[in-house]
Amino acid sequence: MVAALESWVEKGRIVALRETRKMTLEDWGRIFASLEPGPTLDYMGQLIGDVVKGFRANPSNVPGSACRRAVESRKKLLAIYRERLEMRKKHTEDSERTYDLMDGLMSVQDEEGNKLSDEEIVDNTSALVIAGYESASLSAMWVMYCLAKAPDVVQRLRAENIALREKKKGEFITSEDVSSLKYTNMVVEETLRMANTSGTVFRIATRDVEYKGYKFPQGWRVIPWLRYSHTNPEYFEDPLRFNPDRWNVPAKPGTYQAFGGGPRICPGNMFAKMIAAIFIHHLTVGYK
Ligand code: HEM
Repeated sequence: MVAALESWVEKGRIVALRETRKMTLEDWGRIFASLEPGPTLDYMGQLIGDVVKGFRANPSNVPGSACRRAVESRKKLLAIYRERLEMRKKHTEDSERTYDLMDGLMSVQDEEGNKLSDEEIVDNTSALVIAGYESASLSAMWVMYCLAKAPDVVQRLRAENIALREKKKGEFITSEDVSSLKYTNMVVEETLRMANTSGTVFRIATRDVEYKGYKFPQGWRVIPWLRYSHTNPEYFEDPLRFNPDRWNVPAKPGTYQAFGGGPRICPGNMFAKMIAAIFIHHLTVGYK
């Protein structure tokens, strides 16, 4: 992240989403599978892009269609992860361990000592990278967009984050430090509310439901439109205004669903918010 920010200064002018995607891919490649920047990771970035485009495509198997390309690209991604898993299995010494997500999935076991199968390890590593990569890249881009338009917010962020940096006297910041950044975390929530990186979630009506005079029979597929809730003046005063201070009071229950809700709520939500806060930290400490 820090190296990415430095490289942006050297470039002088950047296309923000292109750069935040590159930054996220490089950080996540390391955290999830100890993949270093280079041609393999770049290729994986292209494959992940294809898979993401397939999420909401028509379920068509016609050659050239987004859905078919997504399925093919996912197979290629899994093959790369499988190859890396095989390499790891040969490295059994502790000194050769990498302590990333894949390593964690290889070690995890239930009460009876059952471990995950190779397919489960590969599938989970791939699924988590795909699920988080695009949304985290978009969030970082929206942070830059919102802050570029709100110099007063940047000033307050700088004050909070520079104070933390001075307190740390050159040490790394910890997850507790990130939680202590009250205003920074409010900026994260406000950015996610306005950005709506995931505009919808997918549900099935488990019973007949009536809403505002419309009937949804049991079994119907329903797409709640999260963006509607996030920009509804009944729930958020002056909703199109970027106003981190609104988070001094928590949102009304059920109105803020950037990460979905219920049992299928995004399992990466804490991680995603922490990454966004760390990004804001480095951005505002180092740059005006
Ligand atoms: C700002 C970043 C992110 C946003 C806005 C976001 C948003 C969402 C949303 C709206 C859902 C659907 C939840 C539902 O149906 O109720 C979801 C699901 C999911 N997300 Fe995220 N997400 C983000 C980051 C991440 C990260 C970093 C990871 C993993 C490291 C991740 C992993 C997942 C997974 C695995 C699911 C599927 C959960 C399930 O179906 O049970 N997400 N996310």
